[in-house]
Amino acid sequence: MMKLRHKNKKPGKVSKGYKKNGKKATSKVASTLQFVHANDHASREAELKKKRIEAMREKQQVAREQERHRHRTIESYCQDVQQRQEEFKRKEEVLQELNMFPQLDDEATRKAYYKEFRKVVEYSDVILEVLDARDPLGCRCFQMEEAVLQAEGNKKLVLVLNKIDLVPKEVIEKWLDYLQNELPTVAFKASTQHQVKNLSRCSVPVEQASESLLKSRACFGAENLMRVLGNYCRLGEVRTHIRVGVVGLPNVGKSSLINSLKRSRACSVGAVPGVTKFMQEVYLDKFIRLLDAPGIVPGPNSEVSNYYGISEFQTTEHFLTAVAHRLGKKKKGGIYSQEEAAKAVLADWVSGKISFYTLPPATHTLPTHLSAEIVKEMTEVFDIEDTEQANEDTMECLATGESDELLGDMDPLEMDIKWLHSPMVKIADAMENKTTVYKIGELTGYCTIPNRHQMGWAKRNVDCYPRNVCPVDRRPMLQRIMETDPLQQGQALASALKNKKKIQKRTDKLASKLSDSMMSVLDLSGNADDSASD
Ligand SMILES: Nc1nc2c(ncn2[C@@H]2O[C@H](COP(=O)(O)OP(=O)(O)OP(=O)(O)O)[C@@H](O)[C@H]2O)c(=O)[nH]1
Repeated sequence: MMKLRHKNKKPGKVSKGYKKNGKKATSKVASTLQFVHANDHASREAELKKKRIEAMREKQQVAREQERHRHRTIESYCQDVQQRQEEFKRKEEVLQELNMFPQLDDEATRKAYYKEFRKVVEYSDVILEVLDARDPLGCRCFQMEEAVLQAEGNKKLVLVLNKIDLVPKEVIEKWLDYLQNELPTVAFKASTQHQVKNLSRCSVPVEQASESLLKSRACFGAENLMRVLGNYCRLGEVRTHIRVGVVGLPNVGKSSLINSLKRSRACSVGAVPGVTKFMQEVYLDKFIRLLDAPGIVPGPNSEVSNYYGISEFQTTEHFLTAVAHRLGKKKKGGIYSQEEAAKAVLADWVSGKISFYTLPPATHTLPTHLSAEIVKEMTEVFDIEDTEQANEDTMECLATGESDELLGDMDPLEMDIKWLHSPMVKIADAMENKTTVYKIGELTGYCTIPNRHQMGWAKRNVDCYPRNVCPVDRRPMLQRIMETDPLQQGQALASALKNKKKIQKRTDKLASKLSDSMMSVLDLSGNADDSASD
């Protein structure tokens, strides 16, 4: 053995730590072997234990599955599978539709939109689908309508034909005829004013408003829409509180519509798609709450080439390069920027500069998701015959231009609240805000810096200078308040009271200013007399 052990080693040399007689070395090797052996054993044990646990878990899972199957009938199983399949299909369809829109190319945004949309549908009793009057079918979303009709709670759908100021009257009429075959439809023009409060609303029905009047920044059709919603609130014996979801593609004017109904800037508005990102709730009055939803983004329209004077192009990219060339939109290095051109085209489309609209199809067929029964029910609950009449009246006025006389060339902001203003207030305004020039008899107020909220109005008045303000009695009239929609009477009274207080305050201020100036004039003359006598 010793011979063997030393066979491969140089004679006289031993490994480090080993004594020449080999005693200590032998015992150390033995303990090391024992240690390795124990380690091997422990790891094998652990491995076996792990395997046993895994096998046990698998067995438990199989047993649980078997138990579940035992309790589940074939019918319920099939139902469950079908339900899951339908849900999946619905989600796929909505996502596919959203896929068409370039701005929503990232999955997270699409999912976030879908989630917000489901929330709006879930919480609402009535859904207003806002359509751009220039291309109502192009921005109608059947999947969305289907989802609303399938949702629990017998939700109601109303179409709002917005931006009617951008389309000829005859075309709006045709669209109203067409859409009303399916769902209650209200013609609307949202306020496009920029101020924060007191957004003007014209009470002239849309059908009676002349095209030039519609071009003003005031809102049209709000009363009709409020009446339709009010009819729904009053449907039962007790007047109910309702939540109204406002949905539609981006930039169709959802937020503008809400602001116009609220008459203040409750939601952000912008000519860039995707301004609204999350659901937002706005209290309209005691009975109605509005829910603003984010929209989805349509691709640019190739029909706009005439507007830019581009005669021929092969692809969208060629078109955009030609637009960039026309508009002088260049990137660094002098390359024409397609992105900038695309933004400009979209901005022109949204702001209504591109003249484009579609006509309704000659014949009408009900889409698959709407049955004759649904059409009848929707028509009945909103008392649609009245709405049709109101739409017709608006169109009538639009054609005759009657309302121009009614409103004169006043600023939209002033139109609706003119009866609350007095000439004294205007002079006080002028002196206080330095906005415009007023002349009443011998009195003239000269103003230079326009107030932010009165910019447009002031400009008009300055253009007409010198302008005489007639002393018309425009105190708040109870009769007028009583004639407004009952839903609005509370607000009208509150605002009348507020305005009365404001008028009083301003009149007092003006009176004290006038008396001050008179005193100083008297003072001056007194001094002059004094100096003369000196
Ligand atoms: N001419 C005209 N412009 C309108 C009308 N309604 C809205 N607009 C304009 O259309 C643009 C988009 O309006 P928004 O109210 O922001 O549209 P939105 O649907 O809320 O848009 P997102 O928040 O992006 O979904 C704004 O520039 C509005 O001033 C309208 O009736 N007539």
